Order: sequence, then C-alpha cells, then structure tokens
Amino acid sequence: MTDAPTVVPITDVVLETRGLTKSFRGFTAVRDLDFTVRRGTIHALIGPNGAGKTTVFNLLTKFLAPTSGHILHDGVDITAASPAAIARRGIGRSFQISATFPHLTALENVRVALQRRTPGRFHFWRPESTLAALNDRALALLAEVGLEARAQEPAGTLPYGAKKALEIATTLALDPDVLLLDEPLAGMGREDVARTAALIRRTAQKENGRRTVVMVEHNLGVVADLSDRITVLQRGEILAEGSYADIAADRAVREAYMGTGHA
Ligand SMILES: Nc1ncnc2c1ncn2[C@@H]1O[C@H](COP(=O)(O)OP(=O)(O)OP(=O)(O)O)[C@@H](O)[C@H]1O
Repeated sequence: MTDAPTVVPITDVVLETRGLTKSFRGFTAVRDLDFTVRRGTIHALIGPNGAGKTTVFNLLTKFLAPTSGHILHDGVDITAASPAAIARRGIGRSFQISATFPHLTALENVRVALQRRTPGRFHFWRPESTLAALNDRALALLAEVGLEARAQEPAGTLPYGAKKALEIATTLALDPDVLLLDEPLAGMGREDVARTAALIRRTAQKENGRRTVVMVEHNLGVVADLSDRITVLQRGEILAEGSYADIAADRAVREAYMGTGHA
C-alpha cells in the first residue's frame, strides 16, 4: 500500500459512477451513467418525472444493485458493498418517506440515530454520564435544525416541516461525509422551504466545507439558490450538466421540462 497523499488533489472527486446501468425486466431506468460529484459541493440531480433520479440514489446507497457499471467513493470501488458498509464509509441518506419513529420523541429519535453510529458504545447499563453526553449531542443536533423546543414531542405529532428537519437531524447524527437528500423540500410550505434550504446550506458548510450534499429536488428555485453543480437526467441519461446558469440556458433542458410541465 502507498502512503496517503498529503495534499488535496485539485480534482477532489468524492463520488463517481462509471457506466452505471440499471434495467428492470428489460426497461432501462439508468443507462451507462458517468456521474461525478466533487467534495464539498452541493450537487443537485434534477430531471422530469421518471428520469431515473431516485433509481440513481438507490444505486448510490446500495438499495438497488446495478445491472452493470461501477460506483466509486473516494476512489474506492464500492459497487459490491452492502448498504451498511456504505453508511460506515460516511455516505448518509435521508429518505423521501419519513424514516423516523413516530411514537418516540424528537430527542429519542436523534438518540437512536446516534447510538446506531456507535454500536456498543452506549448501552443501558452504561453510566449516567455517558447517557447525558448522548443527550447533549442529540439536543445540539436538534438545535442545529431548529427543533430544540420540540425535543420532547413525539415525532408523529410534529408538523410536516419539523418532521423533515428531524429526518435531516437523524441523518446528520450519522455524521456523513456525503449526505444524499431525496426531495428534502417535497410537500413543504414556503416558510419550511426557506428554513430547510438554509439548513442544507449550513450542513454543507460544516466540516470546513468538506461535507458533500447530493440532492434530488424538484424545486428549481432552491436548486438554483443552493447548488454548485447540477446534473439534468432524462430517460436515465445525462442531458446536461453545469451551473444553474448553464442549465437554464440549455435548449434541450428547456424542451425536456416544458414537455413534462415541470419548471
Ligand atoms: N422497481 C422498478 N421496477 C420497474 N420499473 C421501475 C422500478 N423503479 C423505477 N422504475 C422505472 O424507472 C424509471 C425511473 O424511475 P425513477 O423513480 O428513478 O425516476 P425519478 O426521476 O426519480 O422520477 P420522479 O421525479 O417521478 O420521482 C421510471 O420509468 C420508473 O417507472
């Protein structure tokens, strides 16, 4: 084995797919995809309905096995890795459908996520001080997403926007290096959209700006605001890539969106 490089490479690719393809009984949802995400960026994956965005997410987090092609994290081939191994590598995902436990309080939900990250470290027989440290960390995460005052409320009774914020807090509890957000703003009112967008930006800026966010999102206003780079998918292939200005000026992108009534 060679020594780890001491300088950060100029092209610091954190996540990459090579020739990634997924077919469902003859239907190809993702076709020969070469997708590259740079460390420390907010990278949006957009495209009309059925473009293959969620399938790409499921492939990246190993909820689906590719038909062919490769996925690399930090230059390491993770195509054959399990979802648990992916999570341990620091790739965290927040789900479109709530992954919180409705009967547990917001605080308990974050605590469960924290315990999941460090299995064996926090057991019920551990001293009070260990549990107190866990509580403090959970409260700090809740404060980060603006939910401190709702710590003792059951997750199930929280308003929609607060539930989504809690989901992000539970994902952040895993301290991911790469955070995958599947439609984080879906179904939110304007106020919650603004708050969550600000939270996503803050999240990306943590860890000295080296945390990466990859998000699938239909709200193009927020995509324009937050994203360093945007990949537009259509029928499982990359239609265009670049900054929001590049994408907005792209004729093929405009046609793709107008054709489906999005944007
Ligand atoms: N398990 C599956 N079996 C068969 N076809 C599937 C499966 N999952 C996805 N597809 C198909 O693959 C295509 C891409 O779907 P996907 O959900 O990835 O698109 P999307 O871009 O996320 O769409 P949306 O914006 O509507 O969420 C669609 O035509 C879909 O019907």
